[in-house]
Amino acid sequence: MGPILQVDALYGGYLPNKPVLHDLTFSILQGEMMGLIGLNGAGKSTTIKNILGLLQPQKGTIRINGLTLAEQPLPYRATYAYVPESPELYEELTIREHLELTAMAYGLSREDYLSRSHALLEQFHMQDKLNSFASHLSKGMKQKVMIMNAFLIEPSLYIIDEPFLGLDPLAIRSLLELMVKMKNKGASFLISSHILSTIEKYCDNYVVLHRGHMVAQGNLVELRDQSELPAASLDDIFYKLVKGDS
Ligand SMILES: Nc1ncnc2c1ncn2[C@@H]1O[C@H](COP(=O)(O)OP(=O)(O)OP(=O)(O)O)[C@@H](O)[C@H]1O
Repeated sequence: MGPILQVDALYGGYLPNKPVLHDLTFSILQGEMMGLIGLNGAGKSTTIKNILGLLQPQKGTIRINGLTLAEQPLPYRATYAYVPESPELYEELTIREHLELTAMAYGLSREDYLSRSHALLEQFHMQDKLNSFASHLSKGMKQKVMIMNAFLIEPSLYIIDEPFLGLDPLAIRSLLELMVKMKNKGASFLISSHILSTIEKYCDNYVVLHRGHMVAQGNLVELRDQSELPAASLDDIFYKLVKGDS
């Protein structure tokens, strides 16, 4: 089986002839969790926008299950769920309506919808908010709704931008447990995060971006080799890779 996500020689950005991303190449296999790390402005969100199809690659290709967005827009988009850094909800819809809308859009059976949404609401301690409007929720609760919507459809690929931001410690734990559960069932993850001590415990591989360039990639052992820091933590490796040049 080929990679679920393949990024090849990607150049991308916001202005023609002024790429923010320079020659990114990496792939994510089935059941793999990839950490995308870099300083503010390194290009993590721009990479994600290219993968989602919100930005067009200026050069290079992005394939999900071997297909580009232009070749097969529907299967391409149906493969992933995306959780943005800041929650984006319909203010005038309730949590229940958000979940039902997602279930309908992705063709979930009523049975799957009911059992999965019940489990998710319990996991994130949101049962008593089911009929609350999004506009009446706290920021962390809104983030939980985004997360529940993503996990409801059980996609093959989860793309999560700063997953831990704004969540309370219980919710962070629930999210991590859920990620591990889905990974064990074969799902893949692309996680962009600054919380290196947490992602070090969960990710299999990393892409380190610096000023739009990939300065290292691989698992922790390979990153230790590449940075010549045997036994170092991800935090120490990262610091060495980007220090003095930020
Ligand atoms: N909408 C935009 N228009 C023009 N330039 C942008 C836009 N968004 C981001 N950039 C630029 O692209 C570069 C990469 O930004 P990006 O948002 O991808 O960084 P990031 O790694 O996600 O950072 P952070 O950790 O702060 O979220 C930065 O130089 C930024 O100024």
